[in-house]
Amino acid sequence: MNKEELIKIRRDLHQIPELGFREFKTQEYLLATIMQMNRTNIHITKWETGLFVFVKGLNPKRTIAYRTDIDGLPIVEETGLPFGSVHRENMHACGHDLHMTIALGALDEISSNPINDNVLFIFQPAEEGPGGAEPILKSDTFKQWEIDKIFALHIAPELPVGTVSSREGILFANTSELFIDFKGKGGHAAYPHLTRDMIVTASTFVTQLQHIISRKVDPLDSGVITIGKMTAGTVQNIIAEKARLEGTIRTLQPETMSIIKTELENMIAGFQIAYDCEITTDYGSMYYQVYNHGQCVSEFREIMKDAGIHYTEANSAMTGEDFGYFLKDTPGFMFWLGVESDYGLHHSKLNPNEDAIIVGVKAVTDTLRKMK
Ligand SMILES: CC(=O)N[C@@H](CCC[C@H](N)C(=O)O)C(=O)O
Repeated sequence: MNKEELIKIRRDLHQIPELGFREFKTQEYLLATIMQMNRTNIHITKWETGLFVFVKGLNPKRTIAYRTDIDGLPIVEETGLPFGSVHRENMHACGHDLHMTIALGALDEISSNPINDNVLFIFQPAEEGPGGAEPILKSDTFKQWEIDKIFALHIAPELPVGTVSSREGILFANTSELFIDFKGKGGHAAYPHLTRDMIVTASTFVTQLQHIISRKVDPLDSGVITIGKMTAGTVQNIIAEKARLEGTIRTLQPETMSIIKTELENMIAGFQIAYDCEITTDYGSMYYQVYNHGQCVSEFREIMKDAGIHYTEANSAMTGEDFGYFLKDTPGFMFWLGVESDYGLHHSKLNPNEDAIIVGVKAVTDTLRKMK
């Protein structure tokens, strides 16, 4: 596939972002594109709304897997691009449209000019939530291939095009979603003493939460609690009976996640007494850290040097990725691909530079060809 063809694919996919396990049009588009390649050495298996594409090697002694995520986010796009999302409520604001395009480009290269190894391309649903990697790993479909190595990439808006970045050890954090429901007693705005106001309670709770990070987590360790959504109340002169907080917890150590959750539960017990209310918690989906295999990263550095792609050493990031579950079982790594956008991941104006696609295809293809 040439650059123009890849850009067309990226723009087509950008227009149809779908949420986790609802990637129906995306799956259809991917399937049609792969069928058009018209290769006899590939075998496609549908899994939920994702796909596995197995490319038979010339002299296979092992199977290398390459994984892309395929879902979008519930964000209303504000890029103003002519190929903007036609699904108004959703956007590819985390670059999965580029991730898929690069995987298709690499699949085209590898299937037209096969290597000795078998290669399994995984088009994984629901990375943004509720998580597709864990169910894939548990599925009998996936178990049949017994992969030996695996890798993946993620776009990096802050890095220039032509640059990739990674590190040995921890790249992405442990994550846990967080949903907290408050129930008190509603009533007339003029009689607060006869009610239990959940807007006041939940707001106080949000500010207190940050003390868990500043006073319960070792300052030399790292943790983040973000509340991204707060809902409460019905109208301006009624005291809210209910409130709901939705957020996420991030830590660099799995043990720190347990500390934060214990402190959170303690805080909830205290708030129930102090504010005379009921509080229930749900942790939603949790992702294991992305821990890169040292040897794989050092090989990747050399492969990038030979490919003429600039490599820089990455810091650990508090982003999450369920790709971490694959790395728990199989040696491999994840890397950042520079796409230089003025707006970052999960922003309604994220606009990756499409020149990065060709760099991504080369980085992935060369790694598949040269990985020891
Ligand atoms: C790369 C990236 O942005 N990943 C997401 C993963 C979301 C995990 C889960 N839904 C959560 O919010 O905890 C991220 O937000 O880091």
